[in-house]
Amino acid sequence: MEGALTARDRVGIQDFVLLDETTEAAFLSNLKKRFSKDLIYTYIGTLLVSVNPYKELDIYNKKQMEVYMGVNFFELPPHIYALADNAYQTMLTEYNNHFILISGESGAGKTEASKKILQYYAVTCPSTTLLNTVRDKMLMSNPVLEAFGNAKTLKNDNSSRFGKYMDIQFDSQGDAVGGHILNYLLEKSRVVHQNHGERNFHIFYQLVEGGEDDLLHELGLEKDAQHYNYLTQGECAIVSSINDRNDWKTVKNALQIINIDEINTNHLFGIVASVLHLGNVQFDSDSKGHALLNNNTELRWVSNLLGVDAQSLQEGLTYRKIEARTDQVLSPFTIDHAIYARDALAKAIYGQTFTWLVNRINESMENKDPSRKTVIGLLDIYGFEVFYVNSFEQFCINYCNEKLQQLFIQLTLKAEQEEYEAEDIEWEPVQFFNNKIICDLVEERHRGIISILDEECLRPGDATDLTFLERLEDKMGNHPHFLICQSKNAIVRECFATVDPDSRRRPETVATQFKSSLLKLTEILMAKEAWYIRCLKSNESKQPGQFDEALIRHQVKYLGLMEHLRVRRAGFAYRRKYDVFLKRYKPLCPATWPHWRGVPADGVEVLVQHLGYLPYEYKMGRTKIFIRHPRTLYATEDAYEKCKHELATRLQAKYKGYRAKGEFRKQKEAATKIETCWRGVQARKEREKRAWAVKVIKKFIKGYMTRGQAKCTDNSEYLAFVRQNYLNRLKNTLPKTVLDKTTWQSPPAVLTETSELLRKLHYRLMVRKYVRGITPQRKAQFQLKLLTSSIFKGKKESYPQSVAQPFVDTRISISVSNLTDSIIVFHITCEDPKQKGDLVMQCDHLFEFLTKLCVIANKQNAVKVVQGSIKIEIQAGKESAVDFTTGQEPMVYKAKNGHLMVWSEGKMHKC
Ligand SMILES: Nc1ncnc2c1ncn2[C@@H]1O[C@H](COP(=O)(O)OP(=O)(O)OP(=O)(O)O)[C@@H](O)[C@H]1O
Repeated sequence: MEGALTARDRVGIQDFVLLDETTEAAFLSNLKKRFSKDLIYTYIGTLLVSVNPYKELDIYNKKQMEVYMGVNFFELPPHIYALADNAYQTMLTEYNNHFILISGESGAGKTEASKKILQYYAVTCPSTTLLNTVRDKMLMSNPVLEAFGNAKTLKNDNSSRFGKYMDIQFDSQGDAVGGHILNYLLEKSRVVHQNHGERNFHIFYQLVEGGEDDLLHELGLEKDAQHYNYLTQGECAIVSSINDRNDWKTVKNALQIINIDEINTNHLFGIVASVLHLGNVQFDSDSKGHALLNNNTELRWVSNLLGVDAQSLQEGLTYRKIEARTDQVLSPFTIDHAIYARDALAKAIYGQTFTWLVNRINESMENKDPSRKTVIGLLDIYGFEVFYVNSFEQFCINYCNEKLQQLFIQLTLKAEQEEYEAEDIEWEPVQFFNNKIICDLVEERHRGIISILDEECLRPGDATDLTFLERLEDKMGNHPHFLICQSKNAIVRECFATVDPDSRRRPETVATQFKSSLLKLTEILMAKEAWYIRCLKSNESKQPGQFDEALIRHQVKYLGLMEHLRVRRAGFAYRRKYDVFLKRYKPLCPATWPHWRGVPADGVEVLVQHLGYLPYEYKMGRTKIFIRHPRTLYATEDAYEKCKHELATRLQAKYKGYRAKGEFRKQKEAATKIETCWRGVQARKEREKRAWAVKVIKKFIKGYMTRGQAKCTDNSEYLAFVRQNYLNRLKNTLPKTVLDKTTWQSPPAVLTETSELLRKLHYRLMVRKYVRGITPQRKAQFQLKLLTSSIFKGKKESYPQSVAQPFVDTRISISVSNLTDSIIVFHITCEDPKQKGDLVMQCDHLFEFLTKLCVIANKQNAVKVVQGSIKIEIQAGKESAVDFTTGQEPMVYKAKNGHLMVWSEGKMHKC
């Protein structure tokens, strides 16, 4: 594994544990080699060493974050994301709390590191709209806190002037659901005084430089930092590396996101402005040297902005109120005292406002869901500070660092050695400097610096820096680590400044408060699993690419990195309780899977034998197994991952089968249910249909029975049915010809009359149609027939048979000769051979007869006048002729050829 790691990161060694030698020179050389190639992160085991590059590196983008998500710690080059991810993953798998301690001196990169971790969680943790709001609030708390709590110092243009511990709360899914911030000791003295080259807190400059004209007008401020005493002492109000105007916009937006409403925002800026006005309050003195404050504009602004009575404010700044039993005596201040009171008020106002702000941020990030959360705490605490002149703040800051170093020693070095001893593990003890002695020097009850300070504050009489120093020298002058003699401290002044005016009891001194809060912090941290980031400052001049070896060596030393490395190398990289180890890795050995029935230690022994651990790679302690190198553990972890996948596949298959079965069962049940339902529906329908049918039939029967009655409710439907039915039948069987008198459907009784009407209508219609379709010839025929009828109907018996016989024009024609005879031949067409044929008759009034005949028949061409002979038919198909001739006397006779001979001028004969 180490080989692979070295190959992966070709510049230097990415984990100091893998260095060939553990000298300081080798350590620094490796650090420098990597720094020169912008590899600012290196591990000591799981501790991350970071060197401030003082330039933007392209290693903090989303892509990089994704690369580190869920990847084993040593799988990729060292990165702050790897540590953040590992803490997160461990929290999820072990369901416990963690904290990441980021330490290093001012300007080493702690705040940047904590921001990077927060951003990593913001991007990589699962999110929802709701969670995004929480996430935004967490991210946006930074610019607000930085504006009010950070300032430009000589060491860092954006130095945190307060300690910050932030808990990020996660639910069991790993979603970031809330947060909480604890703040420690804001450097309030900066409000009223800044060293040369330093600035007040950023917010003052942001407001003056970036504030909108209206707002500045309302607050009575000038748009010029030089106008304010509190902003100009460092003589660097404007700094090229800081863009106050842009930062102003960011802060205003951030205030909105963390739910600070407009009213509170206005109050907040009013307070910031009031501090600036306070700084400009100047005092006169009377003849006795007492401070005077008459009709001061700045004071009026302060009273206005803070909403306090101007008179009381004026009294508070120029008089001390002494309470003696029942009386109150006002003792006037000298100018110095008045200035001190003014500054104390400014610091107190600002300090309280900062605490208020942190509380608001906490309210906005609070997660109200009571279910259990795990947390990852981020501790970004000010680093060691040593100035030429060190004040109370430096004392507290350095005490805090000593305390955290103590915690680090306890949790790593000392605990490590003690654990080996407790577990009976052979190893070579590593010498380290235990700074407990320094912590005791500061905090020990009755004997420590803080206790002496408290006593000094309570002692009657005037307490001054000098009297305190005398006490200290008296009590601990011989202590090997008494370090404080150079301090022109503001401790006493600071303590008295916090006296609560309404309380007769003296409050705890700030130092004691700070000590208590540090003890609480230590308790919070002790209950969690620790991860460390040690930030190193690469150079004092904030230059990119500069590796100041002496400066870095110094930091490596006081941060105890070499000792940590030696402990890591001498010791074992990993240890776990037998039962925990066995529980995790038991699937890797058939003898331990799925259950090991014996003692866990024996199970672990069997397991590691099966895995082929070599004797020097591990040690069995009393309750834990100790594994020397990370590679052994990672090989095991890799095997576990593989096996887990196989197991997962098997489980998945089983689960899928189970799910499929379940699904099938469900479907079957559903099908049965649907079927039952469907059947029910069908049966119901069937029942309804039958009920309906019964009703209909009943109605039908009733209707049938009452069909003869007048229409009533009982028979109305039946009658309608009958009517409908009859009309339908009738429609389909209507007579097709007028002559068809038989086909008409006989109607039900109720429709007799209707039927008759319809019948008549129908026949009339047919007749009309028939008449319209009749030809003129046929019409003439009918007229003839009509005539025949009028003549013969009822008179002549054979008439009816004649009706069907159509009259034809060709059946009768008349012929006469051209001679003088009076013979008329009627040609009559006849098919019956038994019937007589044409009629030959003699008529004396031939002309009259035939003419009248023609008139009657309206046929003038009906008579043919023939010469010689007229052909006749004696019978059907039997022809003969009438031959005409002239003779002396008219005669008619049958000639020998069978023809009828007619001589003109003779007597007429009947044939
Ligand atoms: N990882 C980094 N990449 C680039 N620049 C960085 C990085 N870390 C720190 N810096 C630079 O160093 C400056 C100081 O860093 P930072 O404010 O984090 O220091 P600090 O340790 O928190 O100091 P203090 O204790 O004074 O608050 C930053 O403003 C930034 O310019």
